[in-house]
Amino acid sequence: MAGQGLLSVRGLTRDFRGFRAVDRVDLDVAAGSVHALVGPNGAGKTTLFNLLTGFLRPTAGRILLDGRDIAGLPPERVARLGVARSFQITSLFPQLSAREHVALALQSPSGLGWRFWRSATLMRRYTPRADELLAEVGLAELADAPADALAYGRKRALELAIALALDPRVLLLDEPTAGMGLEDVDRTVELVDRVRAGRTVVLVEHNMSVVGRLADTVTVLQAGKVLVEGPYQQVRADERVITAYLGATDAATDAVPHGATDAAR
Ligand SMILES: Nc1ncnc2c1ncn2[C@@H]1O[C@H](COP(=O)(O)OP(=O)(O)OP(=O)(O)O)[C@@H](O)[C@H]1O
Repeated sequence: MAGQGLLSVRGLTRDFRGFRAVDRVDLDVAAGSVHALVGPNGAGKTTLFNLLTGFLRPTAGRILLDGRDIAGLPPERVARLGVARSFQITSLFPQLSAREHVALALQSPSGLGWRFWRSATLMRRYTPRADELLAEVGLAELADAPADALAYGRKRALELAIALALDPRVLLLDEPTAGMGLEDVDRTVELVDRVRAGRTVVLVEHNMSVVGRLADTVTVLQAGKVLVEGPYQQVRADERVITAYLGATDAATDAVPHGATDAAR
């Protein structure tokens, strides 16, 4: 049945020259939840994300945001309707300060296009909210720092503040801990845990301990299809999930759910 989640996907399919990367996916993202998409390499997670955000057009299927079909709309429209994406997509400008980045995002209707006017008026108007958002992601002290001067984890926090500037109804996080050391991973988990309050989050994440700490619901994709969906503890103990990960051709160790290797021994 359609319309069960704030974001509901029905029969979503995407072919690339005859190859089916996403295969009749159904998904319900409940309002206020953190919903993780996981799966072995090539499972279709990125393609699904690109479909949800309008970066790719579906071959078939529907994407309902609060009952309204947004499938096939361009990314700017999708963002304006309230589906915003952070990480691995935002380009930061080396010389602009953290505050200027967020102020620019606040004045941009979609958050995707940057208009290059850094007027005093613009800054005056948006600085209070920009500073609130920077404080929310732990960057209050670094508001004046140019993006270039921020360490990797801080850059990602800034990207998150930029996405939050859109006041999204659904926030999509694309591998928020990718490429991070343990300390930054911990900090990022705390950060996402903090900003999730009152928000709805869809997360693609390879690190299953991060998924376990953040997600209310986990959907496991395999070969473009939904393999299993449920709470983390249930999903990670599921035989089908363990087999899918261990059978993956590229069995990167960090892609194997915690518990899967133990259970398989
Ligand atoms: N533009 C494209 N043209 C052709 N095939 C594509 C294209 N984009 C993705 N694919 C294929 O679709 C399948 C799913 O890819 P996708 O990147 O969505 O998987 P993923 O789960 O995000 O993988 P990873 O965890 O490695 O990022 C893969 O087999 C991939 O080769």
